[in-house]
Amino acid sequence: MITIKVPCSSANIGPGFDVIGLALSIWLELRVEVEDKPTKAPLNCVITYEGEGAEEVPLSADANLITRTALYVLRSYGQRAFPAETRVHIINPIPLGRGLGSSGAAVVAGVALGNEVGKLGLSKARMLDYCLMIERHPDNVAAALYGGFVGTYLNDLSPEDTERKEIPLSEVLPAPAGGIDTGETPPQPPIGIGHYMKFPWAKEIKAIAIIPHFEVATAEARGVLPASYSRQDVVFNLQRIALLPSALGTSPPNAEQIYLAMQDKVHQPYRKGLIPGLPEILQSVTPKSHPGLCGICLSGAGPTILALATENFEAIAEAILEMFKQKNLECRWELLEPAEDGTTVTYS
Ligand SMILES: Nc1ncnc2c1ncn2[C@@H]1O[C@H](COP(=O)(O)OP(=O)(O)OP(=O)(O)O)[C@@H](O)[C@H]1O
Ligand SMILES: N[C@@H](CCO)C(=O)O
Repeated sequence: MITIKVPCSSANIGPGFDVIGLALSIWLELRVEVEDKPTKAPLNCVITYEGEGAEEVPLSADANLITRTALYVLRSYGQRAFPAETRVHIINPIPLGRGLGSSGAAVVAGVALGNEVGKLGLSKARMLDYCLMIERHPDNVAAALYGGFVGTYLNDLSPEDTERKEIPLSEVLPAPAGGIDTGETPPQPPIGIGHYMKFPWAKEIKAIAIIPHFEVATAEARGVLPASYSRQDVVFNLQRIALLPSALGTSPPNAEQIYLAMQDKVHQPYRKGLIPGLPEILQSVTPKSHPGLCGICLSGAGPTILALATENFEAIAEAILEMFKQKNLECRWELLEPAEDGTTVTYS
């Protein structure tokens, strides 16, 4: 059996919109068995699923995000379907559409799945290229792949490579065709679309994730952002992001400095209409009002709130739960730690 484990992630961490990612300790797991036998399963793949999203996630190989992604990788190498017969059991504790990188984890898991069953021998750097053909911002996928606290960027590519990178998503992940192979061969990604750098993380800091019981689709949360920004707001974020990696990597942590370094004017203010209570929570939960708190932000595209803290985790979580409750929103919370290893693949 092949076991693929991919951590969830929190993107942005305040000012690092589409740049910063933090892998956290909830893991999507695939248990994969490939048995050399004839099968009637469409595209040779049988999917079973447990966990978050079990009622809504499709189980056909050309509709499920994980196996669609694996098919893209396989087809780009001329392998039209999974080896017969591939059985994929998905165990997913990452809540969908909450800002904890469920889609990033699914894409990374799919690339790793294609790499393993197709025996392609892709490096993690090459796997990142494949991920970026699907999830086109690098923060979640780089964190999920490499683990830990990362800064990410996209490279300037040649015009030909840019064109290849920007082909419509519908060519990379074609619409489900009832398990029938439509015969299209998608292009392999250009080499070196994106890159990452790992930052140190102060061991005292843990992440409290306050997870509302409603979803915000990332596409919708990106749709509310403006096309351009004032110089003042850009400089505001640049000043803070320059401090963030060193503030979160310094032990013992300086809570006031972290709180300041996690302020943002590029995405959080525009997303308040999608997340009732967001401005109040971000403004009123501070290191002074809630000892132990270091900083607070929207996790990814939301609606999860990420509070970084060194102690008093329960009291901080309960205070935020109460603020959401005043807006008639139910939530749960989890205490998470950085997942340093990123994606792992084991054979047993
Ligand atoms: N394990 C999974 N299996 C299949 N599809 C999944 C899985 N996880 C996520 N998805 C797909 O991704 C969608 C959620 O992606 P979306 O980008 O909206 O939110 P997110 O990744 O959870 O949040 P964020 O990007 O803000 O961190 C789901 O509705 C589903 O279609
Ligand atoms: N940087 C992304 C992360 C969510 O996938 C955003 O905030 O839209």
